[in-house]
Amino acid sequence: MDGGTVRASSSNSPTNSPDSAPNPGADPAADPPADASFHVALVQLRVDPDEPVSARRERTAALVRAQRGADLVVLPELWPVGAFAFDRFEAEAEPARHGPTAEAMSAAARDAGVWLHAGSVVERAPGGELFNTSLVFSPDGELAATYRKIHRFGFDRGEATLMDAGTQPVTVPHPSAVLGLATCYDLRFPELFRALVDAGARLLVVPAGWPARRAAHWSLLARARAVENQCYVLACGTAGTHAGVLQAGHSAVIDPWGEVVAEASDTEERVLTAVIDPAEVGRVREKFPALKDRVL
Ligand SMILES: O=C(O)CCC(=O)C(=O)O
Repeated sequence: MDGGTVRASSSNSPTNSPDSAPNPGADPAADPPADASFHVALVQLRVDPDEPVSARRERTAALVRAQRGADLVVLPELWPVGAFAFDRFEAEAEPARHGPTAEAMSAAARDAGVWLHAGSVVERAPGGELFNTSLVFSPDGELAATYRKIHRFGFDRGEATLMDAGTQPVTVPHPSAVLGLATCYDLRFPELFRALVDAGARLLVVPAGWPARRAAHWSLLARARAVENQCYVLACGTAGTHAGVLQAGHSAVIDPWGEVVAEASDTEERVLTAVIDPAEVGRVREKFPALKDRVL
């Protein structure tokens, strides 16, 4: 880790899927209190092929433990194995519940007392199929939700041929704001995000392993999803190069007006922190009620 930390602040919440565990918390349908400070920490993790997966788990758990005080910590997509390390998917596949990554992240969330979107793992389902599955833990270490990536990337190769597709949009009733979950390539499919908004999402959380060669799309699409849905977008990418694919980095926190609240300026490992206000979502939707003009 290069020690770089970008800080910023801003003035500026469906049901879980059948795969999802229930979680405790305040009424997710209620408006958040006005001017609530919500501290987010996006860990733009380096996924180095020379680092053993077990060592990366330990290192990542330590990074999560260091975020005590955050309201939500976010990790990137498929960080244990690497989003493009297709030849490792079978060997590193693990159960979503009680697998090695789930156990390590549950303990880290509990120790830090934070809500943790632990990015995604290669899930081996009870029937043997593989899914790209995100895990969300509550501060007591309970698995609060899982989300199986709906849009698989790779066209006729890679993830698209090795993994099965999820079918259920998932939201998570964090006590301060409903989270809407999406993963990497999902960012290109606005209809998923509309479904999340219809289910009450105010913070759209997007872990990714996005390639640097399409970094411009990453930044553009993240802002577009924020503007059109009048939501915060927390877009957490990966650092470094794995399986020969240089990562885009440039993790970002974007407000419901589309302004970039905080952004990693590069593709190095770093923790991007920001203070946001979930009530800003309601204010933007009231002042500029474009969502009410939907016809379809
Ligand atoms: O859509 C893209 O350009 C990248 C998507 C991707 O890398 C992924 O979903 O793993």
